[in-house]
Amino acid sequence: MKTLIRKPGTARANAPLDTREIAARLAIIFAGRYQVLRLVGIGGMASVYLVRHRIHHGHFAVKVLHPAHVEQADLLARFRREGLLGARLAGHPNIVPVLDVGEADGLHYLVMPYIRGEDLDHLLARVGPLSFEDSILITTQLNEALLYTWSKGVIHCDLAPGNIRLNEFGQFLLVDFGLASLSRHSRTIPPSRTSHPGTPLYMSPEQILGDHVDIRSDLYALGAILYEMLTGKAAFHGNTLQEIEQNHLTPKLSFSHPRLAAHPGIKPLLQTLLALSPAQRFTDPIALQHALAHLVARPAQPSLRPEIEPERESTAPRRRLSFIKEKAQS
Ligand SMILES: Nc1ncnc2c1ncn2[C@@H]1O[C@H](COP(=O)(O)OP(=O)(O)OP(=O)(O)O)[C@@H](O)[C@H]1O
Repeated sequence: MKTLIRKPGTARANAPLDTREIAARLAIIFAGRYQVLRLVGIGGMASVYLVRHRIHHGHFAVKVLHPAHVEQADLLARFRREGLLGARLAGHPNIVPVLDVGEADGLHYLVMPYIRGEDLDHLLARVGPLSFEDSILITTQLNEALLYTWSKGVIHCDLAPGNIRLNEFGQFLLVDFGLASLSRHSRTIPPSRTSHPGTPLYMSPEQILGDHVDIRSDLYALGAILYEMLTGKAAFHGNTLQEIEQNHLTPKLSFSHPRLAAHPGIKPLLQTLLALSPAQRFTDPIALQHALAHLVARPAQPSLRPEIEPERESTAPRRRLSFIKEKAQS
């Protein structure tokens, strides 16, 4: 498949992306280990392929940096950081870890568990606003992921519905640590007019301004996602990047949307999550965990299921059926 690389950079970065060619090169690189099954999706930085392990038949997602980005030092560094920090974060049920990183035949790749399911942005586009219970349950799961990343000294810095994946068991998982940073290093992200690092709709005021960011910046993004899950509308919208940024920097969010009246505790919760000043937000995920626990008695099981396409690559059930038929006829 040929498509255009969507995100920033040079004329070379706008060259057509030949995912068939990348899949063919991967098939050679991984020849003895994985079978390349199909393209899963294309992002601004990378394309993702479904592969199957040749021995145990487990499925994995291989993410390949767009070849045109390899020569852009900042994008290559971002991809490498995604691999290193993603590997650090293995072991939490709400985080998609990175299992392996590598470079071969000029392709930079990382290997992750394949999460059969749907991204939160697709889910919201498909089903519209979510119930109060589901929204709080998802927020709780994501906050638990943040608690884990925070305990490892990692700040995500790009929490957005497109980086949250719903698996077939109703769990929401955080992916894409390409903009993440280690909290012990003072981090500022320089503002840029053309290629904004992060997803502007969910970006904290301090991140927009290029100030120091810490875990409270991720909690702000989580607040913007909670607002959107409840109302079906982005909290800070706008027609241009400048308008969106201005909305984050001006404290005029009214919280008057009728769906926010579902519970009296929701407005103060959102006000604290989305406070303009980090000093007025929850100090950390533990504080948010307490607030969420007070808000509702947690439902045991989420009610949401992703829209999943049938497993085209699996032929096992058909073989078993024909065997049964043969036995019956003999
Ligand atoms: N582990 C995974 N399992 C299944 N699908 C995945 C996995 N990781 C990524 N994907 C899918 O692959 C597609 C491209 O991935 P992603 O959006 O992370 O690329 P990206 O270039 O890093 O993103 P961005 O545009 O935010 O820079 C998305 O549709 C995503 O849902």
